[in-house]
Order: sequence, then structure tokens, then C-alpha cells
Amino acid sequence: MDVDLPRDLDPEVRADLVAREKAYCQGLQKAGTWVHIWRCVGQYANLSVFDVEDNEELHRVLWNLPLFPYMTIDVTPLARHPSDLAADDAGA
Ligand SMILES: O=C(O)C[C@H]1C=CC(=O)O1
Repeated sequence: MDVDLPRDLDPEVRADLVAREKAYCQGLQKAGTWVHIWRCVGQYANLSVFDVEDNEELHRVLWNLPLFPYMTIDVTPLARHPSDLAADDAGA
């Protein structure tokens, strides 16, 4: 997710958006939906991993991001790799 907030955005609007984004993100982390979030170094961007049932759920999660109107999002579907030790644990 790349974030591009307008430079002339009212500071109060910006602070409110960022606070709502953080609360939304942390709520989904607690629910187990937003599994990882990493800052891309030197960029106002993050790399995130979601655990969702299907594309519709992911779309809903992303669409409802408070910062969604200011984001460019690339989605890469991931599957468990058969050589992953965790896959052995799961008996896969
Ligand atoms: O800071 C960001 O990368 C944008 C956004 C995604 C989650 C969150 O709390 O902020």
C-alpha cells in the first residue's frame, strides 16, 4: 500500500484520517485478519499480509480503509509453500 496524502490537506483532517486508519488496522490485527504490517523503508508505504476467506472479504477490508482514497494498492495472492516448515507442522 502506497499512501499519497495531498500536501495541502488540512492538518486536522490528516490527523483524524491517520488516527482512524491506525484504529481500523489494529482492530483487524486483533481479529487475526491483518496478520503482518511492515513499513517499506524510506517510503510512506507498507507491506501487509491479510488472512481472508476470499477476494470479496479482502476487497471489503481494503475498501473500508480510511486512507483508501489516498492509496495505491497492489494485491499479490499467496499460498502456503510446501517447503515451509510451518506447512509440515500443519500436516500439509
Ligand atoms: O502507514 C501506512 O502505511 C498506512 C496505513 C496502513 C495501516 C495504517 O495504520 O496506516
